[in-house]
Amino acid sequence: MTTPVLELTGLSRTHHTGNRRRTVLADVSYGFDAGRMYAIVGPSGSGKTTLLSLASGLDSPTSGSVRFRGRDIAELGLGTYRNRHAATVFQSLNLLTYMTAVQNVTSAMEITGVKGVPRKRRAHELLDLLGIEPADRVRRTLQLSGGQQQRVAIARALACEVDVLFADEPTGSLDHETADGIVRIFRRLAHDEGKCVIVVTHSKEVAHACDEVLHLKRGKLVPHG
Ligand SMILES: Nc1ncnc2c1ncn2[C@@H]1O[C@H](COP(=O)(O)OP(=O)(O)OP(=O)(O)O)[C@@H](O)[C@H]1O
Repeated sequence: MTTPVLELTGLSRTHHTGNRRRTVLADVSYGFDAGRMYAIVGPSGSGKTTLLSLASGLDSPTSGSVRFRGRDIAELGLGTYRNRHAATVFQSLNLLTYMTAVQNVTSAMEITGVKGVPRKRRAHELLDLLGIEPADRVRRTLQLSGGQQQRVAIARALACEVDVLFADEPTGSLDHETADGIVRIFRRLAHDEGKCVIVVTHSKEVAHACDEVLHLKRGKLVPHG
């Protein structure tokens, strides 16, 4: 049996607002493998983004742990985990729109301290992998379409040679065909490049394309179907 690349162990998260407490996740345990694509589904407010924030090292659990290759990410350092091992494609993309696609990718590599690879060449390789034409790679991302921007955001997330890729509603604002293209890219990253891809989605089509669908319901993560 292989060790999961990412493991949630007894993960709980209680949010406090004033004197109100709300337990969003209650004792969630699950192992995610490399080379597979997962969907996390569930009704609005069920805690999908909370789970993604914990698993991607943006937030800390009330109890329990997130383990990357067997090591607690709190011990590894959340910054190190986020810079070297896990990346998130946010719904709002957060691209630097005054920079070109190539510059968005190389600046992420600079910030996270990726060494030993010529940054520009790596940026072109990744943008090529994601189907961004050479001419579009050197245009400011503000001038690119929504689907192209989404793909640049994925390239940027991959630039740091992460093992785990998270995406929050990656197809939310895209037309059917573009969304389909993004899903194919995620599948290829999981199946051909050995990444663990975890997608939070409301889309039945996206969930259907995943290897495993996990339902978040009443604070628990349950395999679906
Ligand atoms: N920082 C916070 N402080 C207090 N409550 C929070 C915080 N973040 C989320 N919540 C609450 O936790 C619950 C789960 O929120 P979360 O955003 O994780 O749900 P979701 O499943 O991603 O929802 P959606 O599908 O609408 O994006 C909600 O009731 C929300 O109001």
